[in-house]
Amino acid sequence: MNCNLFITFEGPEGAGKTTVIQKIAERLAEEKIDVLATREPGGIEIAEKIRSVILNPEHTAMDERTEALLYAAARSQHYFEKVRPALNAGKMVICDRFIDSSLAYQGYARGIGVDEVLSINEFAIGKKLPDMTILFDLAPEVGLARIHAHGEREVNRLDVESLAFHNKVREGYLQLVERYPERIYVVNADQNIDRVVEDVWSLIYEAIQ
Ligand SMILES: Nc1ncnc2c1ncn2[C@@H]1O[C@H](COP(=O)(O)OP(=O)(O)OP(=O)(O)O)[C@@H](O)[C@H]1O
Ligand SMILES: Cc1cn([C@H]2C[C@H](O)[C@@H](COP(=O)(O)O)O2)c(=O)[nH]c1=O
Repeated sequence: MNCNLFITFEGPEGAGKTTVIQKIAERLAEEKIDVLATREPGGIEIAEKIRSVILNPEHTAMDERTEALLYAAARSQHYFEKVRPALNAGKMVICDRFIDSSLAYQGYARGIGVDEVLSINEFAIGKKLPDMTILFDLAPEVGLARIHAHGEREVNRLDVESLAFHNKVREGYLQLVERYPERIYVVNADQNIDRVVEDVWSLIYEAIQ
């Protein structure tokens, strides 16, 4: 078994990543696999502070380059302080969002350019990419409706972008699947949550064999 993997979860708002990560982390622990579950932007104090600056709905004046750089700064701190030490200690790391979020949201949907955003991220974390990425694919209106219906978390500055923006994010993710077919696996997130968990578990189980 190879359990020393860095696995990231990607997708639009309300796709179910957080919910599924919790269930997968429990299942991995039952299998006696040493796992660290974390998230971006955030996961450690400095990055959580950057998160609150980026996502504050009052920060409507934030320039898109500032946004891209803040995500990259939070990623750098989180990666070197938390993710890399856990990987070096032999753990599996599962992370709610990582570099592909920046490529899809800032590179593609904001229009900065995927290669430009990739290059600032290479400065931030080097050329490290996840071993495996699971993309939760879903029409953005379905995910946004879930967030508004459940009201479990505050609506942030990115949630309130236009539907056209969120559709571009989805398009950006699907282009990344073509760019990195050996790394990114797509799961249909518009299914019953237990079905989504099973689909994700099958992918991870196969990867660790
Ligand atoms: N497959 C599903 N079917 C119905 N509701 C779901 C499903 N998956 C998640 N939900 C609900 O949708 C809401 C958002 O889920 P969750 O927080 O897991 O999504 P997320 O992808 O982490 O979102 P975000 O990236 O915006 O934080 C929650 O209320 C959750 O219970
Ligand atoms: C890492 C990262 C995130 N984003 C966006 C995606 C979401 O709209 C928010 C994070 O909120 P969540 O509840 O944790 O999903 O930030 C981004 O635009 N670029 C990134 O690199």
